[in-house]
Amino acid sequence: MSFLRSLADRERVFDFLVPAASPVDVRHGPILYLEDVTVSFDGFKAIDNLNLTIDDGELRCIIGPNGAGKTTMMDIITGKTRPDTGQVWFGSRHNLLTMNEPEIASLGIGRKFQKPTVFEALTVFENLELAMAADKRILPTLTAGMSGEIRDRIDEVLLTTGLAELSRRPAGILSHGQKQWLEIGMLLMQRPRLLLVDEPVAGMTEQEMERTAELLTGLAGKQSVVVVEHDMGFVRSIARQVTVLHQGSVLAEGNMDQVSSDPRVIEVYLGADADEEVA
Ligand SMILES: Nc1ncnc2c1ncn2[C@@H]1O[C@H](COP(=O)(O)OP(=O)(O)OP(=O)(O)O)[C@@H](O)[C@H]1O
Repeated sequence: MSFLRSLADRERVFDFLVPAASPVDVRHGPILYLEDVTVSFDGFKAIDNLNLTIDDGELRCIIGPNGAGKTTMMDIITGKTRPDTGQVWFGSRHNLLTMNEPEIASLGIGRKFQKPTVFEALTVFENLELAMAADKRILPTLTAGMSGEIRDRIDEVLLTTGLAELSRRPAGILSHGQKQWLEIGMLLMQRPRLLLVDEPVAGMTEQEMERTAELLTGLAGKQSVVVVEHDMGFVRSIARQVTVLHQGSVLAEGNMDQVSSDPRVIEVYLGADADEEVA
């Protein structure tokens, strides 16, 4: 597959031609606000009166059984799916329901899909450089030659993701976990305000999971991070606040101890082996 073709086939939205957005205003409340959001597919309510708020800098884990609506919720936030009713705001200034996918991405909402989609033939460094090129604010600088500022940014992200020693190696030789970190790094190049991360540790070794936990908890505070994950051990290791989705709405919310001891959560999600899974 040609390089350009692989670019076009990627799920990520690049924001080459989107005008610069005004900054996100979180002075009056959360960074992300969903109110009474409903979306139906052929009469089936995949999201049903969903209410959710994410604070600026928060790390939130979203859990729930298969079909609970987690992916659909992410699709709504990123503009991929339009809800039938409800409100979705990014800060108090940006009504996401009036914006398309590239516009939403350009506001600083980055999405990491479950499967890593790095450019295997390019080096780790080049992947990060390319991710930076998606930022129209620095595109002219890039084409004119790499500035010290961009180099510094790449170095910073290499350190954050633990990939500095691999920066000149092709991404194709990375382990599954390293590819996931590189892709998170590619999102970080654009300094997102909110990162949506779908099942980051699926297929990872224990060691990679620990490193991923450090990476995501380290990102919180600097940006808001929403993680959808099924691995309860991992969720317990990173979560401050957990939201349990069920049948398209919030079933329970609280810290891990609160939600994992909630009888409704045990019934619909954690099941009979809850003690084993969440201990
Ligand atoms: N485009 C679509 N057309 C029809 N039904 C859909 C569509 N997208 C999602 N659904 C349905 O909506 C419900 C919610 O799906 P969703 O993928 O959001 O759940 P999920 O919580 O992400 O599940 P999983 O943990 O398995 O990924 C499911 O019943 C699914 O079959």
